[in-house]
Amino acid sequence: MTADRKKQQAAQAALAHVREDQIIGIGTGSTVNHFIEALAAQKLRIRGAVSSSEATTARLKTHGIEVLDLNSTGELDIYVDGADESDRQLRLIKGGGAALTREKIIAAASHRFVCIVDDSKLVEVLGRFPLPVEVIPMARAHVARALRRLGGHPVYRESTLTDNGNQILDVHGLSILDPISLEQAINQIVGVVTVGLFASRPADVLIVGGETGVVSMTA
Ligand SMILES: O=C(CO)[C@H](O)[C@H](O)COP(=O)(O)O
Repeated sequence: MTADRKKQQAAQAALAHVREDQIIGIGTGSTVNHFIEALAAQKLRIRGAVSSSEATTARLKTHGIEVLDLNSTGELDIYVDGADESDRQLRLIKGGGAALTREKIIAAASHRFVCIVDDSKLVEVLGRFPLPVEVIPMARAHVARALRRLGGHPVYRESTLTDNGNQILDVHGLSILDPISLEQAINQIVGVVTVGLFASRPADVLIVGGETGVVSMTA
């Protein structure tokens, strides 16, 4: 079975967590795109969606799903998003699609975070996937030096500008044994906008698409 088919199965299973009349936070990426297709096909009468990126906003609008401003919705019932890696405590690396800042904001503002992945994303220790860090452009070299002192090898993701007008450093070579401490340490570096470690706010449910169907995990 292809990874894309596994993502599609996980996305379809996430629909079981959605109720009519909810406002749904929606992430970014190929797995979430399957979720948007499934949501539109189901014709559930949701109250609208809060989007984590311009790409997701465009896709939601093509399906006639109303996109709402997080400043006017209050806390969200549910946030559905993919991830680049998850460990078994549902701590995540996100930001492969450069949408990590808005994704982290929506996750923080949501009661329940349902994460949808294919089985290649499940790891014992986070860090095989290079950790994305969104930075203010003028601080990029300063932040890179600080990340090297933390033991990583930051690589500038050239030709990528985030929806917020910032740049991304992808930090290679980390074996993240204490994700909460590393998240806090990177948050302390001046010039960092967001680190793509979701450890202090992990997912609540992880739906993993695999060869034999989907498995749901909770922390
Ligand atoms: O964090 C993300 C975007 O910033 C995505 O959730 C992550 O990159 C997974 O993408 P995909 O569903 O395409 O595998």
